[in-house]
Amino acid sequence: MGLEVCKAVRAADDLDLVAAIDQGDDLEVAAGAEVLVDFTTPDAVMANLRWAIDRGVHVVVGTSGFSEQRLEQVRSWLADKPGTGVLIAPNFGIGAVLMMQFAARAARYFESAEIIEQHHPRKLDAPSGTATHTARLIGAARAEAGLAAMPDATKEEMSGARGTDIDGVRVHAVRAAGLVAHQEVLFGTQGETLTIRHDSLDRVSFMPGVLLAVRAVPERPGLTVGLDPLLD
Ligand SMILES: NC(=O)C1=CN([C@@H]2O[C@H](COP(=O)(O)OP(=O)(O)OC[C@H]3O[C@@H](n4cnc5c(N)ncnc54)[C@H](OP(=O)(O)O)[C@@H]3O)[C@@H](O)[C@H]2O)C=CC1
Ligand SMILES: O=C(O)C1=N[C@H](C(=O)O)C[C@H](O)C1
Repeated sequence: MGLEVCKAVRAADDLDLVAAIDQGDDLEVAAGAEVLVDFTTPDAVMANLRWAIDRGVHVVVGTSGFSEQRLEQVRSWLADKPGTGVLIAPNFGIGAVLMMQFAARAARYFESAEIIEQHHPRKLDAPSGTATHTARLIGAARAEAGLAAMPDATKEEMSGARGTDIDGVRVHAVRAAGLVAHQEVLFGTQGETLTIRHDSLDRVSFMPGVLLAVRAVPERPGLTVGLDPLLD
């Protein structure tokens, strides 16, 4: 993703690439930058955010693994830097953002909802940040609508067979060579199902969203979660 972002920034007439930083490089080479883009690992991202916020450098983050606790930590760092903006998005694909919005909208009308995410086998985390975020959106919409727990008579299961439970929604993670990033949200109720599917077939799919965020973040002090407010 880092290489793809560098390519996209170089190709944009209104943006300059100040530095490309790999593991072990000194972050100070980015000190003159207006915006830092982080696609690293859940272990590395918080230190990078701290470094940038301390210097008033705006940040766009695609790295996955953001719990509510981590978001709160970022908010507290930003409280001391009121002019600085951070945008963290579980997925920069415009189609993926719409898939999550459509899933959140559909959730209240169906008894059952399950998520199947599919990714390339080099991915370090499971389930994906996108699937986790989608499950939380569906869980919140179901709670707001007062829906009961989903029907499921399973009594005996082999470990992992029913995926993992995130806010009451089962999430299944597939890893296979040839895949890029894909997700299906399967809804079911009496006599009908609805499947909402998104496919990133190439990593260029994330670049319009990343560039949109890079251009917008200096004008958005504080923490923005997700690309949604930039698409309204
Ligand atoms: N929000 C979105 O739309 C998307 C999010 N992602 C997420 O982005 C992250 C990166 O994905 P991807 O590019 O596929 O992963 P990769 O493993 O291919 O790349 C991560 C890179 O970060 C480097 N790195 C690790 N620690 C640091 C550090 N402290 N400073 C600088 N660089 C560091 C790694 O170096 P080394 O190889 O030496 O370990 C590696 O080159 C993942 O969390 C993924 O889930 C991915 C795609 C889209
Ligand atoms: O690692 C990836 O590839 C991706 N990671 C993000 C996630 O965890 O949701 C976004 C997209 O699915 C690609």
